[in-house]
Amino acid sequence: MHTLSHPYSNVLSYSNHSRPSFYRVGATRISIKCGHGFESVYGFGSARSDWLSDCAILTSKVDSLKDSHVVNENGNGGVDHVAAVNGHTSAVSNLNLVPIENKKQIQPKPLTITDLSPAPIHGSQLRVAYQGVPGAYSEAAAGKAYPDSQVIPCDQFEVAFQAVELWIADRAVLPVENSLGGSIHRNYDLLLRHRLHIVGEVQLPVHHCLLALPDVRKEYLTRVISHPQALAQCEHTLTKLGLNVAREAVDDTAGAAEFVAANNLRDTAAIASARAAELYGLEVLEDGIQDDPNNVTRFVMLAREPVIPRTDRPFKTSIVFAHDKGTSVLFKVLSAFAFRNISLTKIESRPHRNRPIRVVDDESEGTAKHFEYMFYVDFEASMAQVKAQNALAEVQEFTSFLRVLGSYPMDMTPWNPSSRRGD
Ligand SMILES: O=C(O)C(=O)C[C@]1(C(=O)O)C=C[C@@H](O)C=C1
Repeated sequence: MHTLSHPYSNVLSYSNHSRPSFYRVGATRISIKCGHGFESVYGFGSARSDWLSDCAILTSKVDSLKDSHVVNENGNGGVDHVAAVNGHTSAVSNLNLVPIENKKQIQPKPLTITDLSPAPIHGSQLRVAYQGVPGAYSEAAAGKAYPDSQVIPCDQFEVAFQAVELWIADRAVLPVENSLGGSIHRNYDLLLRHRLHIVGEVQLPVHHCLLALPDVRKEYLTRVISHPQALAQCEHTLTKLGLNVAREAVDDTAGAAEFVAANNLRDTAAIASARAAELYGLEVLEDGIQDDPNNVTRFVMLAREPVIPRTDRPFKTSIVFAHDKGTSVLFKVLSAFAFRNISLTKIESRPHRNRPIRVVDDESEGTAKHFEYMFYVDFEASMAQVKAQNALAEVQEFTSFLRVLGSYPMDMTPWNPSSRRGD
């Protein structure tokens, strides 16, 4: 059992590392494993020195690279545009990434794992990583979260995490759950594996369209492609439209639109935003095909540093915990919140990847094999509130591992679900 005087002191005292303005790696590759495996994830179950030294490892890697290769593309140590890095030459500065009249132009390529070694070049604008290609809902969410930012498309969620860890981006905006499709499990797993902090949330109404090449009719279609979440969100509507055709999953909605256009596929439609239709020269065959008009995806904003929790506006706190006595402990943990009238807004469980099975031997009855879980809980309180601190101190009594993923302002923007987002 670890006793901390302030349940959030680990996070609040996260050091301010000197920020490298430029570094160039040349042929050197930064390992994509930054020493942040699950074992070293800090939390209430880890010593403060452990997580501080882990942070130092990441910083020293970046700093040593900076010291030995400090130069920007111009060789003058000045400020360049991040979109010029890695061959991503398009200036992607806000939601209007690519003007509509430029739809035939080549779109910026998403970052890939192998792009993560060359030099990030730091400009004055906030650089925000998202998964997908221009026209993806995640791009719209990044623009809503950080309106004047420069958005950076990444080909995988993992790459967006690493872009922030490696200072290529300042923030990542990633989906965690959808009101129809449910949780995006991959991002829950990545939140645990990486050390970024949740610094905000943004809820985006998601309005899907069925897109096809000009003059293609529904009768010609043999296939609909999209992100698995988008396919799930439109499942019943597709059936109602008589589209009992093959449904195939791809990495993101806008990528599906791009694929249809690039390959001139007249038998395939994509589910994506109206903005994706404009960007890739497709037509909207059906508008608003999500099964529920109030379809909303919740995204989290991630940063290297936490925000200081406050009490002057609504805050949410996200935690993840595990225990070694089976799921029977769960109700005790949840009662720590119930007794203090703290509302939970989300609970999710994921396999405990380090210890997935707990074997219980009973001489008379045999051997039970229980699955072990990591529990993710969001609750409506700020870590600056004593009731939240006390709740976590109590949770700590019942858990073998506890980590605060972030305490951050709730998205309180007015409810306007019918608006077309991602357009
Ligand atoms: O493919 C996209 O456009 C995304 O931004 C991804 C994503 C998701 O992962 O859930 C985001 C929002 C929508 O719910 C559908 C797909």
